[in-house]
Amino acid sequence: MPDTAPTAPAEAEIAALRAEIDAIDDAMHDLLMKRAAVVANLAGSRAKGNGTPLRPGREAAVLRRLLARHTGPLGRARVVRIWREIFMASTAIQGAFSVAVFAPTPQSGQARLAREHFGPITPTRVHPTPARALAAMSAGEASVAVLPVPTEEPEGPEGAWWTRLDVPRLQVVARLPFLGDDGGTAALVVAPVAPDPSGEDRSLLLIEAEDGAARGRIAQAIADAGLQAASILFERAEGATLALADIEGFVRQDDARLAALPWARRTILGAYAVPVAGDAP
Ligand SMILES: C=C(O[C@@H]1C=C(C(=O)O)C=C[C@H]1O)C(=O)O
Repeated sequence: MPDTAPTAPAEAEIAALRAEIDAIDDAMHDLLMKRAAVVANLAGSRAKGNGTPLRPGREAAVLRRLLARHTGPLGRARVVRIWREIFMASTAIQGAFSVAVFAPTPQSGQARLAREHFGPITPTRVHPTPARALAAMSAGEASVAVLPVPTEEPEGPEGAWWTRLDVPRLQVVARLPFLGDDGGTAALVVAPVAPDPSGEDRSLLLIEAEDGAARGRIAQAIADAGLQAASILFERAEGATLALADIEGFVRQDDARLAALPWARRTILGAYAVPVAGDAP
């Protein structure tokens, strides 16, 4: 085909579509300003009380609702990205918000996950140990801490941060990423606030059993109590065996099922919205 200049009809077609896009942008901008005004009313009412305005359960419920009704060529991951920015803009309207993330380097997966979830404008500081990230939050320098998902072989002596979490003052409130699996990198968000239910959640239960307690016995006791553990990890502590169970559902510390466990030290460390599947590859 000869390399000719675009014909007038093609230009007219582009101009018409761009006019349509401009009108949609104005309508979307109007709605964003209206949404921000509603959030400002929410903040002004003080109904949410003091502390961080972040409600990860509510955010997850909003995203699940939108993804369930989503159709068309716009990717699901894009929808989540757009709403993550909206959520963080709303959070900023309600008060100062910043993030302390434990990551070996600012380029590491943990730091990227935190930036993707809380947005590039949210002040985010990288700390060299989980304890330092938690201390920054406790000192009021950060609103939340982003820490590695517990494993049986944590990196470094401070890796098992979950064995020393100061609950109920601090609790796990979210798991990252919310959409997709990000090549296996995952993190938990800890905040000085209780988690809020999203409608589909998992809770973290820490059991302090006697030294040498059999793993099978702990798993059986959890099942006998009527709790469904998706996974349990174990850690040897001085004079005790620690078990961290990922329990189906939103379980509170006063849940009657916990009373059926034969160990006095059984602590809910928090809960998080179950992540949703990403876009098909
Ligand atoms: C507006 C709220 O505060 C925050 C912002 C949200 C939003 O923009 O929809 C949702 C939950 C909170 O993280 C709220 O609690 O509803």
